[in-house]
Amino acid sequence: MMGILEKMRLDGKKAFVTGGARGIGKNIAIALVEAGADVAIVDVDLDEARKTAEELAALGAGTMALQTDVTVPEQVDAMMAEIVQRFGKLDIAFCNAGICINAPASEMTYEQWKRVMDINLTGVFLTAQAAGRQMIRQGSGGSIINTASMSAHVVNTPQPQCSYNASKAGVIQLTKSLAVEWAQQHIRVNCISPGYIGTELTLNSPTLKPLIEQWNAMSPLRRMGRPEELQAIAVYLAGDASHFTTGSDFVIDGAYTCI
Ligand SMILES: NC(=O)c1ccc[n+]([C@@H]2O[C@H](COP(=O)([O-])OP(=O)(O)OC[C@H]3O[C@@H](n4cnc5c(N)ncnc54)[C@H](O)[C@@H]3O)[C@@H](O)[C@H]2O)c1
Ligand SMILES: O=C(O)C(=O)C[C@H](O)[C@H](O)CO
Repeated sequence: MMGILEKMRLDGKKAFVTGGARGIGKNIAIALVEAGADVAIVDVDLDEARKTAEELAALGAGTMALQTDVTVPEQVDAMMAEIVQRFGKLDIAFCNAGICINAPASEMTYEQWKRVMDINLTGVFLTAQAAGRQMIRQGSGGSIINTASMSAHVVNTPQPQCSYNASKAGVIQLTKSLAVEWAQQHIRVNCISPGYIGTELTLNSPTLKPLIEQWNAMSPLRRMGRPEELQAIAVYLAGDASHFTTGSDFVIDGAYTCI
């Protein structure tokens, strides 16, 4: 009988990770590879995506770097076609690319609002849709994991980010909707809601960096998370050990949203 760790292995499975060039996406791509999967790195930043793909190849994975803007349907279709041509199939989709624009609601431009919605919500829809269509064609099920945020649950302060918070709340309800629509095709759809995680998005932003001390004081663990602290949940959700898990949102925030 297979033990639990064996059941969590991803040998032979094929995956893509959007926003996979760096940060959370890169760390989850590494985890999927360590568990046995081949992983396509999908990102607008081709140079970084190539570097990450090279790191995955050094770990022994089948991989590729694809330049795709997740907001452009034609590019998402081309991405899916390239993955199927080179990997032969798709089992796991991690729809993760996202941005945050900090602007007060009263001053936010239409373009700022739309950009965040386009990448964070429409981009997740388009990439999850492409994955779901491919998994339906294959008839063998699959696992789709979307990146939401603790910002889907609470309003972060002091930085103003209404479009980000709204987009991430949308990701959770989109996830549940797809989970219900695709349940009979054995396509599981879940999302993760990380708390503050140390990546380019937070650590290298001149406006956000000065806020880190304040964020830490508001967090029971008194620190931000590290991207590798999201790896285990992603491997669990990607593989067959999580058969009965679909339509769920996993808040991984060091208890930030508990208080
Ligand atoms: N860092 C945090 O504190 C935190 C917390 C909760 C949720 N998140 C979410 O996690 C995800 C990853 O965040 P991160 O911290 O790793 O950010 P990051 O900025 O380090 O990485 C994001 C990646 O997405 C890519 N990207 C941006 N726009 C894209 C587009 N249109 N098409 C394809 N790729 C695109 C970027 O090039 C980059 O490689 C985002 O959805 C973010 O909202 C982050
Ligand atoms: O909570 C999130 O989802 C984050 O990404 C944290 C953001 O970086 C932060 O709130 C941006 O202002």
